This record gives sequence, structure tokens and C-alpha cells, in this order.
Amino acid sequence: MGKLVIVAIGGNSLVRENGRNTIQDQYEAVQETVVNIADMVQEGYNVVVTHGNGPQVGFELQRSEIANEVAGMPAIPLVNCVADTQGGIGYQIQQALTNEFTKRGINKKVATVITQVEVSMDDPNFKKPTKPVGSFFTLEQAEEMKKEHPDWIFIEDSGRGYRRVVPSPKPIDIVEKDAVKSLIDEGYVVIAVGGGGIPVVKKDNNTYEGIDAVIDKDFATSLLAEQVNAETLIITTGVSRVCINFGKPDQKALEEITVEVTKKYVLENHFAPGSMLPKIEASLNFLEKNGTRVIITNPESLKDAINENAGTHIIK
Ligand SMILES: Nc1ncnc2c1ncn2[C@@H]1O[C@H](COP(=O)(O)OP(=O)(O)O)[C@@H](O)[C@H]1O
Ligand SMILES: NC(=O)OP(=O)(O)O
Repeated sequence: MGKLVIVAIGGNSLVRENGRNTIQDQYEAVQETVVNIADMVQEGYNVVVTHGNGPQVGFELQRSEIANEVAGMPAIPLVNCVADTQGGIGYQIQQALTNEFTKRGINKKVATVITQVEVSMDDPNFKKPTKPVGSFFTLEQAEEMKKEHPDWIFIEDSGRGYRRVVPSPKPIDIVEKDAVKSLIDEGYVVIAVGGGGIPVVKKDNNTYEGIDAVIDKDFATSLLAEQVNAETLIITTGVSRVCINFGKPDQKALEEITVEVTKKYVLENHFAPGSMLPKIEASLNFLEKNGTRVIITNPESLKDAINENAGTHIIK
């Protein structure tokens, strides 16, 4: 069996900049991304795919709230919005990847696993929402919305505007990890922990119950990578490389950095919370366990990045 690589697709990287946010636009972005994943499979890598849902889960929540306010339809709990977006995006990746394999004559099967991820009810992150979801707003728009919904919390997201935030507990365990492992062993390209996984808590009688939150997909991906013994973790996002002094005149793109240097940059606040910081922290977690390398890049650079010609590489 070839080397096992986990590729995480950022939710924002599936959103077109035309502001329409249609399902068709999202499918086109998925189709562009899977071309690069198929290239990796063709090069002999075993690939597990994970994906975010930050924008999409926020859109779903907004649709539910509008339907509730306008038509009195019952609101959809946040945990179910996560499940819905996990299924919807998983379906698109599964179909696009299967079609790409068919076109290229690659004999590979693809399966999406509806994945529950255990979190702790006592996680302090339930009290302090940090996960940005949905659209970007101006400060004026955010202030206007807060007048109508005083309980909504907004943060500024990496110079891109203001976004609503929801609680984001840390993942403890992947409930369906054995199913994922079995499918990998059978040669499937598996899509799992979509949107960071559906957050669940374990009750005293060992049963699970959903809880309203959005788990960061980078942390869930890092945990899955550890649990299935992946060698390489690749996080695709909106930038080709991680930078220091991001957005400033002296911005510098990083090609290769060690864990030690990365930790120093974290302490110097080079990585924005809610966007680049979780990717970096998830990368460090993975490298401190069984991982050997992490690559952070944009989807179109995937193939070059795995051949060490693009992206930011974090090594031990
Ligand atoms: N130091 C940094 N280097 C590069 N990008 C950064 C940095 N800090 C913040 N960012 C921003 O973080 C974004 C990635 O986070 P985000 O869009 O939330 O992730 P995702 O692709 O998983 O949805 C980048 O596209 C960039 O705008
Ligand atoms: N759930 C999650 O982390 O999604 P994004 O990667 O889209 O922010």
C-alpha cells in the first residue's frame, strides 16, 4: 500500500468570490479541487479527504433562521446543520472524485463516512465562541444585526470582514474511526470528518447525543490523521503559503519551517485566531504524534506541493 496522506479542503476554498454562493458554484470548486486529488492518487498515494464547512454551515443556519422568522418553520439545530453540510459537501466530493477516476480510467472506489466526533460537555470553548461561520459582513452590517439579535457574537476575520462565531470544542475521539480504517484497508478513497465532524457528547450509559457547535476541521483532521496513522497531513486553504507579518508590507511567505520555529512564530502572533492559527496548532499536534510532515497550500498547488515544489512545509 502507498503512503497514506490526509488532505483537508478548506470550506472557504469552496466558495467562489462572485458572492452568489450557489450549489453549482460550489460543485465547480469541488471539481477543480478533485483534479488535484486524483493526480495524487495517480502518483500512488493513498488519500483520505476531509473538508471544512465554515461558510456553508453558517448559510444553512441563516436559511433556517429566516424560514423560522418569515414562515414559522421549526429552526434546524446547529448540530443538524453540521450533519446536513457534511452530507451535502461529502456528496459533491464523492461524486466529483468518482467521475474524475472514471474519466482517467483509475480503478478506485470512493466512500463518504458520516462521522460523529466526540467532544466534552465541560470544554471551556462552549462558553467562548471562536469559530467563524457564514458570510463576511462590514462592521456596520454586523452592528445592525446585533441590534436585532443581541446574543449573536461577531469577530473580525483576518482582514476579510466580520463573521458570526459559534462554540468550537476540541475533538476528543472519532466515533467511526474503525469504519474509516476498514475502508482505507480495502483501498477506498475515504471522505470523513466533514465540517470537523458532527459534535456529540458521550453520556454516562455510553450513548451519544448531538450538541450544538462546529468543530474546527483542522483539529478533527489532525486527530483522524493520528488515529489512522497517516504519514502526511495536507491542509488546503485560500493561500499558497503561510506567511509571517501576514497582510503587512513586510509579509513573507514561508517555504519550510521546523516545529521549533513554528512555535516561535505562534508566540509572536503571526497566525490569526479562527483562520491560520488552528491550522498551525493542528499541524503541530500531528507532528508531535506520529506525523512526519505537514503541507499548507491552496488546492491548485497540491501536486506541486507534495513533490516539494510549492506550499509551506512544516517538519520536525
Ligand atoms: N499568517 C497567515 N498566513 C497566511 N494566511 C493567513 C495568515 N493569517 C491569516 N490568514 C488567512 O487565513 C485564511 C485561511 O483561513 P480560513 O479561510 O478560515 O480557512 P479555510 O480555508 O479552512 O476555510 C487565509 O486564506 C488567509 O486569508
Ligand atoms: N469546520 C471547519 O473548520 O470549517 P472551515 O475549515 O470551513 O472553517
